[in-house]
Amino acid sequence: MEQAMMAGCAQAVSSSSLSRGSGAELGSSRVASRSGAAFSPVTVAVKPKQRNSCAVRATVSGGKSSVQSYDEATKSAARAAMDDVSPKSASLNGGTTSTETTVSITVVGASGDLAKKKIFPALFALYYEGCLPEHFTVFGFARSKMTDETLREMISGTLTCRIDQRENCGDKQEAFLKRCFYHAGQYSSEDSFGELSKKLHEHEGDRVANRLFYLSIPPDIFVDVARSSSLAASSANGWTRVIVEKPFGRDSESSAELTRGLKKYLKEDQIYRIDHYLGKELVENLSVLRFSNLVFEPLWSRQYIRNVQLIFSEDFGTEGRGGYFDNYGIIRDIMQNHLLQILALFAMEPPVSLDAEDIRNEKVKVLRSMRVLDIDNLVVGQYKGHTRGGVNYPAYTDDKTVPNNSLTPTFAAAALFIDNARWDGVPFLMKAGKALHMKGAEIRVQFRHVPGNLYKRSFGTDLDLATNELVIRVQPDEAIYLKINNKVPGLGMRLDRSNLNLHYADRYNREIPDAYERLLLDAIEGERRLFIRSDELDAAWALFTPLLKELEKRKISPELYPYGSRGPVGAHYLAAKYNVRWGDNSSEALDIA
Ligand SMILES: NC(=O)C1=CN([C@@H]2O[C@H](COP(=O)(O)OP(=O)(O)OC[C@H]3O[C@@H](n4cnc5c(N)ncnc54)[C@H](OP(=O)(O)O)[C@@H]3O)[C@@H](O)[C@H]2O)C=CC1
Ligand SMILES: O=C1O[C@H](COP(=O)(O)O)[C@@H](O)[C@H](O)[C@H]1O
Repeated sequence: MEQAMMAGCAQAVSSSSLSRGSGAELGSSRVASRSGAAFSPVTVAVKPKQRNSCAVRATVSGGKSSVQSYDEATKSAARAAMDDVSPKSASLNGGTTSTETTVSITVVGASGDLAKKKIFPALFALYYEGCLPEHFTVFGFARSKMTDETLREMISGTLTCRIDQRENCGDKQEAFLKRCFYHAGQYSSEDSFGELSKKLHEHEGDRVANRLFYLSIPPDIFVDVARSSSLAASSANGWTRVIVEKPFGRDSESSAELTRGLKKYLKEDQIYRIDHYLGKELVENLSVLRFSNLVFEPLWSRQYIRNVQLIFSEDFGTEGRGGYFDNYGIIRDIMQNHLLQILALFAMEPPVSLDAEDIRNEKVKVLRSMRVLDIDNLVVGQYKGHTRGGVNYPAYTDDKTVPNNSLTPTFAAAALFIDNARWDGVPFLMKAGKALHMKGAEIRVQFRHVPGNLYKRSFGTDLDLATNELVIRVQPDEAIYLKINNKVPGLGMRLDRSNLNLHYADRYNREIPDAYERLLLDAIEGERRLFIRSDELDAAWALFTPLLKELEKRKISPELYPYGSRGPVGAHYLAAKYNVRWGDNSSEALDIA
């Protein structure tokens, strides 16, 4: 197995050395051969040994710089942030002459589920990899009464070192925890954030102070926190950025209202709307796959692609999150954001560069070219309880925080269309569900049948079985594989299907970073490519809002499916309407990489 060429961050980054890498030498690596059908061993050029430094991890932007160096970012953000500085915070740390920078990361809602599960562990992983600047402080902010010590105890159990690099794990955890602090306060109180600001300033000293606020709180208090933090705790001499968690509203109107509310206190370029699916390794790889391989881009259109499937499934229900979920449902929770974002990345025209705005410009064009969703192209379901093997599986409505008569879909399948020249007539099928038989997320690209095929007879009557299919398995067990037809060795002429398989666990002996690590680091670096711009958000809601309203107005009952099943049968009829079969239902062993 070869060493991975993934960018890691093993060396500490000084506050003045975080700059983008440029012209890198080429190294080489061999693609591992696997038994069965796999790429045969071949030497390929890879991007070189920049892997051990965060300073150059983000060489994504080709010629145009989208990730500024720390110094550049600091200077430009300081200029931008100056406009936003409130008198209160300006008096705290303005007028510095130091060129050293520091980053203060405040997790608002630090006592919550997401903070514990994802944000603190991701921050530690970045620290462990040497990706955080030399000077940084992490603050937790919430109403719960906690001390620095109790916060540290709370998060210490969630910190893990990468399986492949356990060196000094305990020491690093301890060092990280020493840089974590807590401030209890009220979300809508400027005084609370003013006090927090004073504490941040004590740690920042006379350095250029960059401040990142992560709003890991329920959406109804996003604007309160944006107001109080920006008025009372903005940086006076560095940048101030705010990461906003989903949901960004529940329809076009509420989303626009949220955007208006945030923009009263923040400029668009201070707002980082997070969609953590964009931070997943294989979603990041989508553009690389397409735009750096000549074999794919020419095929990427209606001419060769028969349909595209975007599939999300979870093998557990809404356990613990029913209260939130019931107000949103699976369409808002997964389709309108995660799956649609992947679709936009998948289908966009080649961007002018890898610059954030160039990419987001192309994504928004895709969204605006899409046909508004039609209720006839939608199937909704809800899981019901049942008993299997002596185990009782609950129904969605068994959740105490969910009304007994809830019609909220926990499953949905939809057919979407992009009415542009590239994709005219190609169904993009989405399927998302909770409490299904498996957990996974994948993109399946089914190619057209081979015309006038010489081997038609060998394929048998079911041409679909012989269609080429490219599968990008986002999770778990990340892989990219292409199903091809080949001859079974021997004197006869029997055809077989095999996978050309890039299976990450075999190819790379490194753990894949969590999406939140990438996105947090991007926000610190000012890289906005993977965050949602407000016009993208508007376009995404414009697509789904009429459908959601109709669904709710007509009180459409979801088709019930047993917990742990493959979901409602209606999803198959929907696909069949477009002559499509869901690829994930194939019983072929080949799907198991
Ligand atoms: N959890 C997850 O897996 C995911 C969550 N998200 C989003 O991330 C954000 C945070 O999620 P999560 O951590 O699960 O949320 P929580 O419900 O755990 O809330 C986070 C914190 O906010 C405070 N809080 C909770 N309810 C209220 C309220 N009604 N009024 C004021 N403060 C409140 C609590 O802190 P205290 O009482 O101490 O102030 C709580 O610890 C949400 O926007 C969610 O939609 C997105 C994707 C996945
Ligand atoms: O945003 C959300 O995502 C999670 C699934 O995320 P994953 O990274 O674990 O695949 C989902 O469970 C949750 O309902 C949704 O809000």
